[in-house]
Amino acid sequence: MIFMSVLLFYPDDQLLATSYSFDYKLRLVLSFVTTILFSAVYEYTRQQNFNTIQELNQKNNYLALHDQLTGLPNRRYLQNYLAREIARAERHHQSLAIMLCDIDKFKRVNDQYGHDCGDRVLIETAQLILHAIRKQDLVARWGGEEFLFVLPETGLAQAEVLGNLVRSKLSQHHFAILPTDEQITMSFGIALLASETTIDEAICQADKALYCAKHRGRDQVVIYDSAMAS
Ligand SMILES: Nc1nc2c(ncn2[C@@H]2O[C@H](COP(=O)(O)OP(=O)(O)OP(=O)(O)O)[C@@H](O)[C@H]2O)c(=O)[nH]1
Repeated sequence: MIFMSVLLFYPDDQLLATSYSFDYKLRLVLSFVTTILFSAVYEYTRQQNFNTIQELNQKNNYLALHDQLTGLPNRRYLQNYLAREIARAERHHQSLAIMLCDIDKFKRVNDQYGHDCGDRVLIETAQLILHAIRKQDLVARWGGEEFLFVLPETGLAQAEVLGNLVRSKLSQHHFAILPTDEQITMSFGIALLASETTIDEAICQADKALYCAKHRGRDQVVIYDSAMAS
């Protein structure tokens, strides 16, 4: 642009054989400047829109894969994650434990203190669990007051230790929104994803172990046993 202007306004006959008036050349340069300015503004707003669309896409993807209340991954997220983790565990011949846990008598919390209070308990419980697990572990909100742990490179005994750790942390935790004497507990069911077991079967086994933990009086960790199959 600067080069063009110099060319146009350089004394006539020295560089170009121009015979245009000064006014004409000025208007020409101004129209160039306007075109460039409009192009810059257009390009800037186009880039801004593109960035906004990308941000919205990321937000949408996040919302589709995470639970809105607790911020934990949801079932849909788990499907992709599990497929990857199972393939990795098989490749490296490593064990993968599945742990399902459920807040005990949660309906009573809702009924006695209200749904908002129940929500707060769910959020704090999710945070407490997140602080207890390792970086490579994943915990997802599986249902209402149910959480599912995926524990790579973990055997049954190690998963049981983690279950008991979360269990004791929760039973010692004071929820600010609840009266001081109110104690929240959880029950846990664990199963191992063996080579002959599908992921659905392993989750079903963990669910049976969880059911057994509830049946045995709650606030405990139970490992799946083939006797629970029927
Ligand atoms: N506040 C709140 N409550 C929820 C949410 N999702 C599920 N619930 C409640 O969780 C309660 C689960 O109750 P139940 O399935 O009877 O189980 P429970 O009372 O925990 O009893 P056990 O599991 O047998 O120990 C129900 O009252 C649901 O309404 C949620 O997002 N927020």
